[in-house]
Amino acid sequence: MSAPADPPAELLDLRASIDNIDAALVYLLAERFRCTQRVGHLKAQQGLPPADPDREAQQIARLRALAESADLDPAFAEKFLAFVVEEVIRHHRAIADQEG
Ligand SMILES: C=C(O[C@@H]1C=C(C(=O)O)C=C[C@H]1O)C(=O)O
Repeated sequence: MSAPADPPAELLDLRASIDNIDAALVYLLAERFRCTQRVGHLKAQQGLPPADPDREAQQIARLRALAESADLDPAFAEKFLAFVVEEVIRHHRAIADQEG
């Protein structure tokens, strides 16, 4: 079934909010990666490993609790964090290879 030619006003309104939220997520992620890139350089300088499983365990516990209180599926919150952190660690390994 294709999308209607003239979508209802409520759908358009909701989609406008979704677009704003997606834009905010992109800016928030960009800012997070700006921080994690700096962490990657600090770790390479100090000879610290790219991944920190203890820190990740704390973040998972915190985000799962926040998700529950926000009525968001905690399993989804954990998967999302893992997806982002995996990319961060990939960047940290690349920085360590270049600078270490
Ligand atoms: C950013 C760090 O490096 C890695 C990435 C993390 C993250 O993206 O939050 C957390 C822990 C580390 O595995 C860090 O150690 O703080």
